[in-house]
Amino acid sequence: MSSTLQTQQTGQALWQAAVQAGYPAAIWRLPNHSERELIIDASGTVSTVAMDFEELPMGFAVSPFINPDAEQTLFLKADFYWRFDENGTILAAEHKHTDKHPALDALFHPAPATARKETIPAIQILGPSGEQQAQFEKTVAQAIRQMERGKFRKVVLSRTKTIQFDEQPDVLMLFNRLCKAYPNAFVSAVYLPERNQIWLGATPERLVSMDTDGIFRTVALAGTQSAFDSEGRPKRPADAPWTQKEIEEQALVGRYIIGCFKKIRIREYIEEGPRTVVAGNLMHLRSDYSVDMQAVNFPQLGTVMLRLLHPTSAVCGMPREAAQEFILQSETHDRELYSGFLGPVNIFRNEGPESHLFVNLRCMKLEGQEGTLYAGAGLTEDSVPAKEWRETELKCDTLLSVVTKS
Ligand SMILES: C=C(O[C@H]1C=CC=C(C(=O)O)[C@@H]1O)C(=O)O
Repeated sequence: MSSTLQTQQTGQALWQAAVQAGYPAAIWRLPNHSERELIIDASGTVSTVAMDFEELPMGFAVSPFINPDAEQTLFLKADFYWRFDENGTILAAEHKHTDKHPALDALFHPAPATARKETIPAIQILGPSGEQQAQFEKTVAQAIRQMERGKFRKVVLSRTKTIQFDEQPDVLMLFNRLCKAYPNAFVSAVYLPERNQIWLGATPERLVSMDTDGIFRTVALAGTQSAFDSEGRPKRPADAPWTQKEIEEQALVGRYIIGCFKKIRIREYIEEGPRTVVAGNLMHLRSDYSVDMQAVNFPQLGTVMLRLLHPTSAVCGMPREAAQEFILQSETHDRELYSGFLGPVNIFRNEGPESHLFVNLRCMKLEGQEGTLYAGAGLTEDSVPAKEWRETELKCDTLLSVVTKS
């Protein structure tokens, strides 16, 4: 990364310029941070890479759900990088290209930014229909029968909800609203020109993180209940009642992570939890795992663990192969990037590079004016089909309530 570029552009104008000129771009805000970060890939195309933190340059990774060994990961290079504070003031800016790069014209002399729309366009909900709900519940019942027969112990079944905006929504405004509504989520918007898609999300689930101190982190997240009581008052996390089904569901995710550590003979991990955490309108059970990579002398731990972990049993199931087979046979939609992973890779903050990958949950795919929301529910033998449907409705609401409220 060469010189430091100071510019008067705002995040809004830069994002708009990148999208108008067809350059891949990603903007994100880490959990419990106020700064926003934005990168633009000046090659104009998103490359497909094998995830290897030791080899990859600074950029932003996006993975589909189906991605064996993380070898088919989409990668946006950080040819241009900015960090902003909450008010849009630039804190840091770097670029790899000389002033002669054609992207510069589009980015720094963009067509005047379209006036900011302060209101969110109205939406219509196009689906799912009652028939799709019945189908989902029927599939839950099938999964329960297969689990009773011992085919697998847990599977995560997902569904979609389609909405139509009356006009093109302002993605940066939706992104900012998500940042405000969900301070402890990883909030991101990713523009993929070849797919003509923007993915917007506010996920509560960290998959793999490595900070400048060389600490590796991951979590086991599962079990869902509303964060509000029947009168709409926020519940106290410490008082949240969990059923045996939910405790078991989360324990399976934790056991899976510990199984991965065992496979690579890592015994020196710290496990904390499970504890109840609030994720917007919902609560989950979460255990945190960390490893000091220097102390165990394992610099490739992030790469190795990512390949073992994805897809975790928080989005796929256990055993993984049987659960994945059931998902691919039973779900009527393609998950695409939902329940894959995404996040910044080797971004220089403070002293050294940091990488933070999250599971792509509570997200929406935007294609023109059409939005597709995705949500899944972890099923065990004790699942009740109607309750699982209700849970996916609540998960869709995390995004829906923010992108529709004016
Ligand atoms: C699969 C999703 O959530 C996962 C993460 C937390 C709790 C979950 C659950 O209770 O089923 C899921 O495993 C989703 O949001 O689409």
